[in-house]
This record gives sequence, structure tokens and C-alpha cells, in this order.
Amino acid sequence: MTLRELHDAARAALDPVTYDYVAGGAGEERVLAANERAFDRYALLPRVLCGSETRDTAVDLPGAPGASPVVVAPTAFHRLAHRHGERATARAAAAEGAVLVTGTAATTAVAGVVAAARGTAADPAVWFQLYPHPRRDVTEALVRRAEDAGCTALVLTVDSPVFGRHTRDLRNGFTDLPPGYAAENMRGLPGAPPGRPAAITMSPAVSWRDIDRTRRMTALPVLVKGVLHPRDALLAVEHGAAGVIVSNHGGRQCDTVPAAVDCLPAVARAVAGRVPVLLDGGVRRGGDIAVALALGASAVGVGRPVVWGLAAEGEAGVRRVLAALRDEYDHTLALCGGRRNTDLTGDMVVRREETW
Ligand SMILES: Cc1cc2nc3c(=O)[nH]c(=O)nc-3n(C[C@H](O)[C@H](O)[C@H](O)COP(=O)(O)O)c2cc1C
Ligand SMILES: CCCCC(=O)C(=O)O
Repeated sequence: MTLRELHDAARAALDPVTYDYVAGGAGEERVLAANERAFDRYALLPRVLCGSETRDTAVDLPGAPGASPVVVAPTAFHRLAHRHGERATARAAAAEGAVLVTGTAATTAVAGVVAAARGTAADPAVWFQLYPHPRRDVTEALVRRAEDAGCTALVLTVDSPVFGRHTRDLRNGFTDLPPGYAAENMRGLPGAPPGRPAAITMSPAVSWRDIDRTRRMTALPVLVKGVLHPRDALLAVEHGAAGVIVSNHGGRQCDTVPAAVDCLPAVARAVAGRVPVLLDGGVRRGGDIAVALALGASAVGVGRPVVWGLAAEGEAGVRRVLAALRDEYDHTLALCGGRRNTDLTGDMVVRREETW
């Protein structure tokens, strides 16, 4: 099955409200569409007669040496997509050597997610995503949970000072998890109502000070997710980020921003190799990964395709998505005369004429 067929199978398997939650974006979904379309405007200029029978596509990421260049981006509520939920995703990512980013909005507690990954691979890399919280004690409790579970890095999502307005969810009245599902990591936190999970809080009042505070709480590397402006990328490095993730949240926050991949070159220039830069949004094929790496990314994140794999076929479906993307990428690397990721350089990407 191709990724497109997995998407169709997922659509058939999911109830329409859940499908819309995953598929949808903010506003008129312009950014959602632009993320994928932007890749059509980039073409690869291969080099010839410089390839190799053996290629190495592994990449060293914070807390994840020798990882796949395809990272599972944090996506909420996997138990809505499949009864095995985040555990299935974790087993699949571990089996494929891919970093799994789980997070505050997971429907399985982080300890269970890491345990599932460890049941599959000796040394899986699971990162924990959280929103900078205005209450330090809440952030600290989440950080300890991630550490105790065995996560190897934290991801702070900074593109969500307020919730995005997801048009389809508003139309469908999808404002809360159905009975029987919860953001399990939010249970028992300071300020949580007894027996119930605390609400996931986003605040426009958080700042770089909160990033500094979080960094001081932990020895884990901290990546900053949701950067588009090159000056923010620079600030992230200055504030000790171990990595910068260029992302517009899959078109689910501001519907007037550029396509994610179009923001990558300027961010990569600003970061200038000091920490890894990752890119997510609209990555759907191996060629997209090659373009992103040539434009300065060390790895890419994939969001929706993983959820489609999960909904269609559980663990096996997620494995299929991750394996297909890595295999297509390896094939593209071979076609471009590369033997390792760093052989893809900026001069090998050109703009297509927009005459079609
Ligand atoms: C259903 C869904 C849930 C998401 N939940 C989160 C989340 O909890 N935290 C976060 O930082 N990003 C979240 N994202 C954004 C993804 O991490 C990622 O930026 C985006 O999906 C990448 O775009 P793609 O879906 O085109 O690959 C979510 C995206 C989707 C589609
Ligand atoms: C409170 C959960 C937020 C999930 C999210 O980030 C998204 O749906 O885009």
C-alpha cells in the first residue's frame, strides 16, 4: 500500500469527527494546503558518478544517536485512532529506529509509552513534548515524569500561545475527548481536579524565561518546536536549545504563515550548524525528505501520515509509513549520487518554473 492508500484506509476506518480532527487545520486551511504544495516547487539537481553501493542515512539527534532521519512528530490522542494507541506507535517507531515524540496530549501515560518502545528495541529514543506552562510546578512535574519514564530529550512547543481555531472541529463540535479517553500525563499534577486530569494550558504570557527555567530543571536536552522566524531560531540557540524544529504545527495554528519548508533555509542559515534543525509539515515522500535535508535540516518530522498508518493497520501501519519514507529517501539519495545525508547540499535544490 502506498501512503495515499493508507490515508484512504484510515479515512474509512475512523469516525468522521476523528478523521477531521487529524486531517484538519486552522482557518481556511491555507497553510495546511501550502505545506504539501510547497514541496512541488522544489526540484533536486542530482550529482552523478559519486554514489556508493552502501549508504548511511542515520543521523545523530539529541538523545538519539544513529536515528532514522524520519522522526514521529508529536500528535495528540492516538487511542482515538487505534485501540492500541501510543503503545502501537511506540513499538513501531522503536522497530524502525525512529525517534518518537510523545507528549502532554497523549492518551497513554509517558511511562507506558517508553515501556512499549523498550519492549521492542534495547535503546529506543522517546522525546517528551510539552507546552511551556505559566506554572513552574506544573512544568516541573511533567519534566520529572518524562525523566522517570526514560525520555531522552524534551520538546517545548512554542507556536501555541493560544489554541488554534480548527475549523472542522468547531463545525463538528469536537471540543473535548469522548468519555473513556484522557490526556493521561495530566493526571495528578499540581492544580488538577481530584481524580481528573488537568487541562492542557496554553498561555500567551510565556516567554524565553520559561524556556530558561525549564532548561535549568533538567539535564535532558531541550528542543524548541514551532520556530519560523530566523531571529527566534537564533534566540533559541542563545537560550541553550539543543535543537530547533521549524514547524507551523501542520497548519493548525496561524493560517497566514508561510509553508514550513519555505522557512527552513533562513532558519538553517541563522543556526549555522550549531544545533540540529528539524523540519515538519507536509513531508509525504522520500523526495521531500531529500529536499529538506539539502535545505539544511538534519531530520524531518511526520505527523498525519503516522496517524493514518496507525488508524489503518495499528503498529504494522506505522511501521509501513516510517519504513516507506526512509526507503524512498534512501533511494532518492542514491539517485542524487549521495552516500550520506550531508552529501545533499543547498546547491542541489532549485525552484521549478511555475508554469504548470
Ligand atoms: C492530530 C494532530 C495533533 C497534533 N498534536 C500536537 C501536539 O500535541 N503537540 C505538538 O507540538 N504538535 C502537535 N501537532 C503538530 C505536529 O507535531 C506537526 O507539527 C505536524 O503534524 C506536522 O505536519 P504534517 O501533519 O503535515 O506532517 C499535531 C498535529 C496533528 C495533525
Ligand atoms: C490540547 C491538545 C493539542 C493538540 C494539538 O496540538 C493539535 O491538535 O494541533
